[in-house]
Amino acid sequence: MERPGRLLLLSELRVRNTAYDVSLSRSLLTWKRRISSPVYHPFRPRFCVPSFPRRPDSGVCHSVSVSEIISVREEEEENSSRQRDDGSWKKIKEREGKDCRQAFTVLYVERCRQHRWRCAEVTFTCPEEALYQRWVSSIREQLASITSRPKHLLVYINPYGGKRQGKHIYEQKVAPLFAQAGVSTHVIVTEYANYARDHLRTEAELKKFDGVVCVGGDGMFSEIIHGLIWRTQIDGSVDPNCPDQTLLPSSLHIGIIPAGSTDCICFATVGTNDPVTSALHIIVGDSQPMDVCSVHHNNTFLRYSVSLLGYGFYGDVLTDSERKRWMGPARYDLSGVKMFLTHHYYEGTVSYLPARGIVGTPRDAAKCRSGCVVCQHNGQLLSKRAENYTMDEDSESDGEWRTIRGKFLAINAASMSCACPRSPKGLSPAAHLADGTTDLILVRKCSRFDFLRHLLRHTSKDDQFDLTFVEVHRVRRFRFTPRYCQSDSDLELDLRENGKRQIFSQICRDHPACGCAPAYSSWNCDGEILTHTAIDVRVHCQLIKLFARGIEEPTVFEDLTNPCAI
Ligand SMILES: Nc1ncnc2c1ncn2[C@@H]1O[C@H](COP(=O)(O)OP(=O)(O)OP(=O)(O)O)[C@@H](O)[C@H]1O
Ligand SMILES: CCCCCCCCCCCCC/C=C/[C@@H](O)[C@H](CO)NC(C)=O
Ligand SMILES: [Ca+2]
Repeated sequence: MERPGRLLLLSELRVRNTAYDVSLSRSLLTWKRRISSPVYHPFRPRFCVPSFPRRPDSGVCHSVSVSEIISVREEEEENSSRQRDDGSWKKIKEREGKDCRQAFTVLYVERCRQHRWRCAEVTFTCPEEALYQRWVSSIREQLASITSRPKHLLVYINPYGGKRQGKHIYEQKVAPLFAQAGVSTHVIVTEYANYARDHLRTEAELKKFDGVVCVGGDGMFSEIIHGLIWRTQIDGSVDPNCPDQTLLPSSLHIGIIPAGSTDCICFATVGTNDPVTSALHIIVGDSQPMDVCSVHHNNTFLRYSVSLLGYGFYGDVLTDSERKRWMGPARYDLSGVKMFLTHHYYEGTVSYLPARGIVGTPRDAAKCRSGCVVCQHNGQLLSKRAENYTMDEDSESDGEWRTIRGKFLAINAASMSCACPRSPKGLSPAAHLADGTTDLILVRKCSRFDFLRHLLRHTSKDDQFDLTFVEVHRVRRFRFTPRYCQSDSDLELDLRENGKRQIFSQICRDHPACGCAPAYSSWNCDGEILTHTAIDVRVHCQLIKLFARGIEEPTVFEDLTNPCAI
């Protein structure tokens, strides 16, 4: 809990007819129930007392960080209105032609179970109007001084994501909160896939907005980052097709209102998939930087990825599930079981550039949490390296590239934990949101039983990497070439290493009807299927910023004082 600093106001106000000592500093609003004193002066105002408030040793004490106040609402005095003939209400309690109001309501963030936030409110009644005016304007002044809060937002709604509830969720749960917080919005309901991406690329008047909000799932978020990142590069004369180019970060923050099937980006950055919680993070102007991977094929840009790039199992699950989109989120479960039973493996070569000099490993017990020091440290390190950059340090000549050839059930690159309700710890539990690396997970050919053990460990406390057929590397860049695309020299190498050249998988690629295992899978890139299998992936550290703060560790203080959290 923050120390309050110098008090701006300290008064005796009433909350539900009980006297409270209420104080406001630049950082905290505090209200503490008064304990009965020998001489009681109701509503005695005191101003600017330069002291730290007494410890909450007796009476109930509530504190709210000013940064988590949503707004202040002026209340009408009870019985102060009378109905006009036309049915509308007119205030009758007037003093010298001015409205006489004495109660105001503060709307603020309250933490509930499992990282959920709610908009709570408390109404204070003042003994006199001058004091009321002073309180309302002081709180508003403090809120106005927070420059990180968005005032104008561009909102895209996918009406067909998840359970097709995007529009309803936005109208019922989010729009009223934005209105209460005084955030203006320009809302666009998308008409077809890639509508939002293309609008952002070419048409949107981005200068008018402080941020972009997407209402939908991971696929919709992907559209938004594609539009924004592309637009930023074109405006800044950076060629997005060149994999070695350092990309320019967008100045706009992105907010996610979860209304999709997996919503793993929202879950991994907020800790829950709850539209109200996300709306509140947007309103208070939270900021969470995030890494973005660029995916290229032969020096041609394919896509960006922020969560999972998965070849083999997750690529096949996605390909199969796209045919079952009508089933909604359940399609992933059905395709997951089907692809598990199919048990296809794929041959190819993975080369990667290990992340060196950075803090953290994929097997760490510590997780990426709000204010993560690993992300801060590595972010600073990588930006310093970028400043001193004279040649392409990620290039082949670096000599640090490592190569692995083999048969894989899955090749996954997790740039963040990829936690979601299906797997609350995620594909790579210790991966970081903004450390400039991705965790490359290689699951080699093994028995169905062993693969099931690996998969089930995504849902339990056991370590999914602690298996002989699984390896994980924290990398800055990697490449994959499926076996059928390998050059003659690579195939020669395979022949020498394996003794016998197996060409059947190559043949079966051209004869899918033969019933043999297919030679190649597809890449699942944040829920979209890539058109190429041979790819070159590079992590761009902290390229985008979200209206989020990472998953918060629950504090003992919150658990004890917040009745909603117990
Ligand atoms: N108006 C639209 N009509 C059809 N498709 C759309 C429309 N707007 C967006 N899309 C596309 O719908 C796809 C799925 O959207 P979204 O990510 O919101 O939901 P989801 O796939 O159910 O959830 P998740 O990605 O979290 O699994 C995206 O690829 C997006 O490009
Ligand atoms: C046979 C039992 C299987 C249990 C396995 C549980 C493992 C679940 C792990 C889910 C990870 C999801 C990672 C998220 C990827 C998203 O980018 C993408 C788009 O929303 N979602 C999917 C499902 O591809
Ligand atoms: Ca990362």
